[in-house]
Amino acid sequence: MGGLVLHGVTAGYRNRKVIEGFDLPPVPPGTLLGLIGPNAAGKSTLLRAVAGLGKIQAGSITLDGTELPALTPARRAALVGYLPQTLPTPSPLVAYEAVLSACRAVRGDLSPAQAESAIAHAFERLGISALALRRMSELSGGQRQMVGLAQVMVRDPRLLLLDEPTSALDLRWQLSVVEAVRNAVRASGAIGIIAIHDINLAIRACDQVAVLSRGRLLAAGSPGDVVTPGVLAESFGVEARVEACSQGVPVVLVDRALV
Ligand SMILES: Nc1ncnc2c1ncn2[C@@H]1O[C@H](COP(=O)(O)OP(=O)(O)OP(=O)(O)O)[C@@H](O)[C@H]1O
Repeated sequence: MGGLVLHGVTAGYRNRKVIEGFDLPPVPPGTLLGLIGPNAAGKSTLLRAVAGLGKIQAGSITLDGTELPALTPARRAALVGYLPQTLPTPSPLVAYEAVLSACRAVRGDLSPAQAESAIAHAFERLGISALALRRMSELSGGQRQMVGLAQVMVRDPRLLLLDEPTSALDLRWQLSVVEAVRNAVRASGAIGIIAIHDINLAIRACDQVAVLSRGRLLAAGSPGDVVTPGVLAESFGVEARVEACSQGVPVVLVDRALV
């Protein structure tokens, strides 16, 4: 079957199960999926499990019919790009070199000219070409976060797993970065999953949304269908309304925390 399918996935740490029997309806190629849910729901644990960081305890994860956990680390790294929650280190490398080394690690097949063009494309796509020759140690946290994303995108993976890729970004960059990822997955037929706390950004930029609560899938589907007052109350414990902005896009307004 094409796309990404998770069936009965159980994952966690040592003897602790965080995600249990997790099923995700098939995510088709070209889709950006927003993974939302409260703190400690298991979003990072799920992304790490799909990325192959730590063994899954049960279940299957297939990408275009290929069982991801069965792949060698090298093959998986070629297919799957993972951006952790932590920002890239403020090393003395310039941003271009940092992205080049990420590209070389996985795309050894590229000629120097092809690698150069892939790197330029990643910087342009994210709108950060002006950072290319700046040292990582001299960039702001948000700028480093964008370079980290360029390190994943330059690899052109079939599956991008991005753990809160906008946590250090201001309003404008949050939107432009998520839209850049969405445009990239649409153009290439890849699949993107972003764990994200900003529900309104997820509604606006993602094709699908999955709500994780206590390690289980509460709802999944189009943002308009999934993000409802009932789901927000059950997952986040808030009383919230879903209204429309001037552009007709649904917007969540939180009235109060439920006790
Ligand atoms: N290395 C670890 N060892 C043991 N337990 C962990 C580890 N990392 C996370 N956990 C636990 O797993 C559960 C899920 O954490 P996870 O980081 O996946 O949640 P999350 O949904 O990404 O949360 P947040 O929105 O706060 O980033 C939490 O109860 C957390 O304490």
